[in-house]
Amino acid sequence: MDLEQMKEHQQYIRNFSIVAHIDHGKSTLADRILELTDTVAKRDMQDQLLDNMDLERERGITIKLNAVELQYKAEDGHTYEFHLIDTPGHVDFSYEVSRSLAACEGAVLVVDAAQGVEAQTLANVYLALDDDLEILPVINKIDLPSADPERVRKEVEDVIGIDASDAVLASAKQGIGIQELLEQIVHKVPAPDGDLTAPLRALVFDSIYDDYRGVVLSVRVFEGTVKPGDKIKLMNSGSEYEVTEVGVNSPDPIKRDMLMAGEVGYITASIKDITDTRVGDTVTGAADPAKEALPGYREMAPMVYAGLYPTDNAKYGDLREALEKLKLNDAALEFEPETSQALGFGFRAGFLGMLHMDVVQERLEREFNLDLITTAPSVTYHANLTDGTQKEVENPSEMPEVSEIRNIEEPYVKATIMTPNDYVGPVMELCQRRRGQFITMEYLDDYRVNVEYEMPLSEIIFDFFDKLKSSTKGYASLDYELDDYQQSDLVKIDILLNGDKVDALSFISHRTFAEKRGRDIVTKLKGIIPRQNFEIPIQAAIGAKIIVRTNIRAYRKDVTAKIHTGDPDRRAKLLDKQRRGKERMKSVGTVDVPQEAFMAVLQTDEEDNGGK
Ligand SMILES: Nc1nc2c(ncn2[C@@H]2O[C@H](COP(=O)(O)OP(=O)(O)OP(=O)(O)O)[C@@H](O)[C@H]2O)c(=O)[nH]1
Repeated sequence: MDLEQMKEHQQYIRNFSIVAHIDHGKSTLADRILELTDTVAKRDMQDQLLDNMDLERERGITIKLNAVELQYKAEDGHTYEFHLIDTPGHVDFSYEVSRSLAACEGAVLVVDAAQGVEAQTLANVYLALDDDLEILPVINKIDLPSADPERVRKEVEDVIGIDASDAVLASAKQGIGIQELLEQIVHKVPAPDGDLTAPLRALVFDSIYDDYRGVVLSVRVFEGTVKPGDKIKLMNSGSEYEVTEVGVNSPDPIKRDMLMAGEVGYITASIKDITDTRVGDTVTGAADPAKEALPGYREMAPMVYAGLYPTDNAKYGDLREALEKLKLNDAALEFEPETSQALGFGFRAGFLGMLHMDVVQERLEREFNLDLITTAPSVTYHANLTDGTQKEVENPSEMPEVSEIRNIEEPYVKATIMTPNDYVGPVMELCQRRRGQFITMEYLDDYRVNVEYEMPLSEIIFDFFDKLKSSTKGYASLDYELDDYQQSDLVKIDILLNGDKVDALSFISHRTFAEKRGRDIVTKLKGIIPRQNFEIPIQAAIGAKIIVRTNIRAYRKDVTAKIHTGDPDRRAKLLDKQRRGKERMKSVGTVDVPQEAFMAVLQTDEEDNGGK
């Protein structure tokens, strides 16, 4: 292609993302688009094709963004090159959304015709507006009997403040409105206009590690071109490589002769050192480097920290390697080595939320074949000490002694909750129980309310979302952002097994709930920790003061003893189950502690939280 041809080609490129609140139908819409553009043959089509991680299929959610190229023959007779970037909707993964958006000129905003605008609809739209993207609203699921597209259209205008008069009315499920949307993308999303002759500047928005090809960088080229044989430089790390391959995913990788300004695709360059590549970095030419890097991404600060330990201590090195590889593909993951008296050598890892933590743990176990023990997650506390210094505490067991502490501060968030009018009462009650401070409330229309609270992050991050859903029949939606640190009356509670403090079980609680939580947890542990052939005292303590104690009586139960049928199959199965359960245990001193025990501190019994 000569320069004129490239300029011409650029006019027919459209880069867009699909954003939505969770479950409003992004992935289904993406499937229909792939089908209609014949990107995937019908026989190869499976639901949620872009959700290619097993975990995503099983859970029916999108975790990782995915970029595909597709060809669309428009009504004007031209064939357009679309780059579609799918994004996740869960609040834990909003950083993935902002990364996709930085690679695009337009965003398709999917809103459920029955549910209307939800908390993450708003959060995602704001991200898109920050990036000056053209927003194309799509009102999806119009096939549902409860759909009310006109109400939702009005809501999009009133609540978000964007013009929705042309919003596409669609049913991704039934394939309605897809063609109309593709035409809008052609006409409304601007073509990219990067300088084709300038030095290369490409934004790395994702990367994965492939055993054969090394690191595969997903990039959006903003200026210049890149082709195999070119010497490139990663501007942040300064390291240089020779490009071995460039291409696009459609959705399988297809090699190209080059990628040019405006295009989204991948670059491989036999990059083996994964620490060299960072999502958000700029790729430039080694011989003729750009003067300035592209704006990277906002670094995501983890919200919660938890310990990750291999059940088999010999696997510590494998766990480190797995975490490094995973981090390539998950920029928000942070980790550093940690030792626990109870659990041995492991890592303290930072996550964006509980779902993120779950996903990381499952990916480590599945993709890297590791068996892990995770400790209960904790937020980062600030302990102001009597000597005038401040200590950041990511691990409750590292909270200094009471005598050294002047006060403790904890992170607060501003929580935005959207709910139908009928549930305002239960929502406010829930927020108050979780130590929330009411900020404001606004009626969005005749049906729905937007409520804002200031709340401790520790109260919101664990099971608040589930509780919110169950107290509003699933109708409320939530978004939150970190606000500031505030002083709280907090105490550290230690758990002692057989007289020994188990550092991995320590947790921080508001003083009002301390005794009750201590009791709950001790009771729970009593049910979880298997009996042994000696009695095990379990205690909860604040400092040197024991606040609760109980005993696990001696005697180990044989689960197969009760099986009279002598069915060998069933007996074998149970023994197998027992064996596998045991693998997930850690011997702490002389006591076997199963994985569940480390999570027990998370499950608080709401209703009895002292009514506060
Ligand atoms: N009735 C109806 N259901 C739909 C339509 N579009 C999607 N759904 C259903 O809504 C659910 C959620 O759809 P997804 O496409 O997975 O939603 P998503 O927004 O991609 O969700 P995440 O990937 O988890 O963020 C699925 O059960 C779909 O089958 C539609 O047009 N009509």
